[in-house]
Amino acid sequence: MRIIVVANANEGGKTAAQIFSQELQNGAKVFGLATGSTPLSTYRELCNSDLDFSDCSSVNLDEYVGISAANPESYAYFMHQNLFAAKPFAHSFIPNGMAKEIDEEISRYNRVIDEHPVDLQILGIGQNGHIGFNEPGTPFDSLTHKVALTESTINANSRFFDDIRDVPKEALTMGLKSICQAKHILLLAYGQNKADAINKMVNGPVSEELPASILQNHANVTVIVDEEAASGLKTDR
Ligand SMILES: N[C@@H]1[C@@H](O)[C@H](O)[C@@H](COP(=O)(O)O)O[C@@H]1O
Repeated sequence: MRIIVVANANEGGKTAAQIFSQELQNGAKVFGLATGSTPLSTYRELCNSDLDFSDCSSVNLDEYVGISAANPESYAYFMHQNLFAAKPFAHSFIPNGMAKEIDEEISRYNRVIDEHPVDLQILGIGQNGHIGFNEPGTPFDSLTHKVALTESTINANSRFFDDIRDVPKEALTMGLKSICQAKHILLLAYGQNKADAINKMVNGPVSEELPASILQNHANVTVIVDEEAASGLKTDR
């Protein structure tokens, strides 16, 4: 893993946007995108850049079950607000959390991923080491699936909702195997509350108990962390 330590999330966003730019220049056509607060500084940089994604596709990691794209808390809405309105892609894919036939939606999304191999995948990380919505215990060979969110993830996500009872309890997510098919993975983490997960991801055993540890087995991973998120890492710096 290539680890880049930056001063803060703004600097992280600039560094990540440079990586997007390099990948575009190298011919990348498919970008795997994530939600949460972490990628926001990156999306802001992309929106303010002259980068052009109009002949590219985007494939998002995950979506809540039971809320529509028109709901401001949906990930579809988040992506529109924070990136797509300013930087449209030729095609943008995101799981449909309102699908009546969830199994069919899962098959459809797996086909989308197969047909649009991701060149650069951006990831955040949960405090328990989850990526996408792959909670601890998710099999490393998982494809797209429906998940029951853990208590800690529901609590963490509740800050975006008026009432914790409104936080969805289920989501559709790309699996760990799907995520690792990306050619280049760019994981971002800022803040002290990510330090433990980052240390375990980098130095801990590769274990389904810490989903992000699967990235130790991937040949091309870049990690951008601020000083706080890096504070648990044992390095010679
Ligand atoms: N599904 C998302 C993840 O993709 C994200 O990485 C995580 C961390 O969110 P934040 O970046 O707000 O800390 O939250 C959610 O669980």
